[in-house]
This record gives sequence, structure tokens and C-alpha cells, in this order.
Amino acid sequence: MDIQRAAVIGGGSFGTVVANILADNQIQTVQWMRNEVVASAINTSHTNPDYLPGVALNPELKATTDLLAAVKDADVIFVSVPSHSVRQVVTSFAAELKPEQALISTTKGIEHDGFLLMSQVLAEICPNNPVGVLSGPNLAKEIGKRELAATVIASENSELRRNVQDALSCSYFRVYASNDLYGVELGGALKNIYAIVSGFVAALGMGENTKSMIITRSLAEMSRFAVALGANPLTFLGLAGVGDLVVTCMSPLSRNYRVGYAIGQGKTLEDAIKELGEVAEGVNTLKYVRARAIELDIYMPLVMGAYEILFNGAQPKDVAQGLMTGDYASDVEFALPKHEI
Ligand SMILES: NC(=O)C1=CN([C@@H]2O[C@H](COP(=O)(O)OP(=O)(O)OC[C@H]3O[C@@H](n4cnc5c(N)ncnc54)[C@H](OP(=O)(O)O)[C@@H]3O)[C@@H](O)[C@H]2O)C=CC1
Ligand SMILES: O=C(CO)COP(=O)(O)O
Repeated sequence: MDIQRAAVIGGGSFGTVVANILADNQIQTVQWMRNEVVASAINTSHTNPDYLPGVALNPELKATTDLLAAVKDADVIFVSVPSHSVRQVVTSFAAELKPEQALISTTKGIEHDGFLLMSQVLAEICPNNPVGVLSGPNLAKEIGKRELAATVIASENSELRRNVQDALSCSYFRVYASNDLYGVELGGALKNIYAIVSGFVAALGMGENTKSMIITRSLAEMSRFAVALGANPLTFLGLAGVGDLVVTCMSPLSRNYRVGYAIGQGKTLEDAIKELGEVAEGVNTLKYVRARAIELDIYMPLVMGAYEILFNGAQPKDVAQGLMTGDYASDVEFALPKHEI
């Protein structure tokens, strides 16, 4: 099955760049969103003024607020709404799908009930449809400007992986393949927590050694968690692991980083989210991952510290100091296990 027609569900910044790449690649693409004003702007002035201002979109990209019309003839449907709305939105069109229509999640979040990742939510709602995940260091605002970037398509279905590579690869976007759906997806969700932590670090004016320490220990912590949940640790060496972690921990374009930065400057979480006006998945992910880590007894000092800052009013400086005096630990615990140090 070649991809000739695609639907993108969601009118935010990432949904828009995915839809635009597809249109650039001459795939008939319909983007669904609930906001009629934005849909009309995409159709008439070929811009998304709310989420991607200043980016000239491909004039062939069509937008609609009619969800069933958007998905009807699509060979592949990219789901790009925030995690808290994926189940509700997908459920509202699931009964209309034909089994050959594939679903690809681009959403980097976790569903609270059952700790489900988005591909698991999609598979639960649409058990007969092929499912995949797109994740990587993909700041939408840079890709919108057609700056060079790469991503990962993860699926157990090799034909789907190849079709998505064909549909999205172009002069400014390179698509790598993975069969570790769970690891790729977990990498995308977990790194948002550490982007918030990196925002604290930047707001406190800490040095480059500190930033490097935080990013590297974040990788150790997220891969420890992922392996405990059954993912392949090698996936974290790739674009969806270290790649996405580095970009979101270093760029003020990351919304999660910006939330951490604002809190590090003394703002409340509520004000930080309100000022952002876009989704920062890491805030909820932090809550769910902390609860899971406690339940499974997984050592995650950065998660625990970030939770105290975000939800219990702890001061970032005090938490950072506390982390420096923890028990002695192994640098790479897959090489030197903790109990052998
Ligand atoms: N932006 C990025 O750089 C990247 C984002 N992602 C991931 O993609 C996902 C989507 O993010 P992104 O596009 O950035 O989000 P944005 O914050 O830019 O936009 C969110 C979009 O989702 C819509 N939406 C929110 N709730 C609902 C709902 N209940 N029903 C229908 N539509 C809804 C919003 O509509 P409205 O305007 O009407 O509220 C808006 O169009 C996230 O999980 C994110 O982590 C992945 C890679 C990169
Ligand atoms: O996932 C992203 C880049 O890969 C975007 O990160 P934010 O959601 O923090 O903006």
C-alpha cells in the first residue's frame, strides 16, 4: 500500500508541520482541527496563525473541522493532539475506519489510567488497524522553516515503516526506522520531564558542566525506567532517546523547557502554563512517572526532585544541592551494576 492520501488529526504546531511535509511530498493531505478560524486560514492564506505564525504552508494542504470527512479516504492517519484528548478524538472516528487504514501517533505523552502510551491507546480503540509512532528531535517551529531534521518511525509492521519513510522523507526531513515501538515512544514522553529540569537549571544560571551532568544523568534515569518497563536500552542511543533529550533540554523553543525556566524564575506552575498557551506534556508525565517509579521501586532522583519543585513548592537550588549528596552511584549501570560499585 503506497500512501497517496493522508489525514492529520490536530491543528497545533506539530500536526501542521507533519501535514505540510506530506503536502510538500505531493500526498493529498487533509488536516483536521476543531478551530474553524484556523482551518479557514490554512485553506485561504496557507498559514496557521495560532500555532505556526510566519510559516508559509503548502497551498495544496487542506484543512477541515469535519473529522469523519478528514479520515474517510486516508491511507494513513497521523494523530497529533495532546495526550489527554487522544482517546476521545480517536474514539469518535474509530468505527468508520477500514482495517487497512494505518494510525501513527506523534503524541509524546502518557494516559493516566493504566499508564498507557499513545500507541497502546490507539491499538486498544482500533485493534484491527496497523499502528506506529513518530518521534525524534523535532521542534515544530524549526521544521516549519524547513530546517534540516530527522525523526524515527517505529512500528512492528515493516511495510508501514517503509511507507511512512516514503511519505515523509524529503530534502529537509530524514526518517529512520525502529521496531522498538515502546522504547521510541517512552523516550519521547520521558524526555519532557528532563526538559523541565533543564529549564530550572538554565533559569538558575548554572554552568555548562551542570547542564551536561543533568542531560547525561537524565539519560541514565530514563533508560533505567524504560528497561524496567521492558524497552530496549539501545533505543535510547538513537534519535528518539538521546537525540530528543538533547534538543528539548537545550532549546528555549521547547515548551517543557520554558515551563521549567519560568518556574526557575519564581513563577507559579499555573502562570507558567497559562503564559505558554501550548501543550507541555511533561507536567502530567512527571506525575504519572513518579507514581509508577514509586510503585515499581525504580530509583529516579531527578523525577522525585522535579515533582517536589513543581507540586510541593520546593526551591530548585535546594533540590539541586540535595541531589549532589546522594548515595555513590555507577556512571553506566548497564556496564557496572549499582550493587557492584
Ligand atoms: N510542537 C512540537 O515541537 C512537537 C510536538 N510533539 C507532540 O505533538 C503533540 C501535539 O502537540 P502540538 O501540535 O505541539 O500541540 P499544540 O499545543 O501546538 O496544539 C495543540 C492542538 O491540539 C488541539 N487540541 C487540544 N485539545 C483538543 C481536543 N480535546 N480535541 C481536539 N483538538 C484538541 C488544539 O486545538 P485548539 O487550538 O482548538 O485548542 C491544538 O490544535 C504533543 O503530544 C507534543 O508532545 C511532538 C514533536 C514535536
Ligand atoms: O518534542 C519536542 C521536540 O522533539 C517538542 O518539545 P516540547 O513539547 O517541549 O516543545
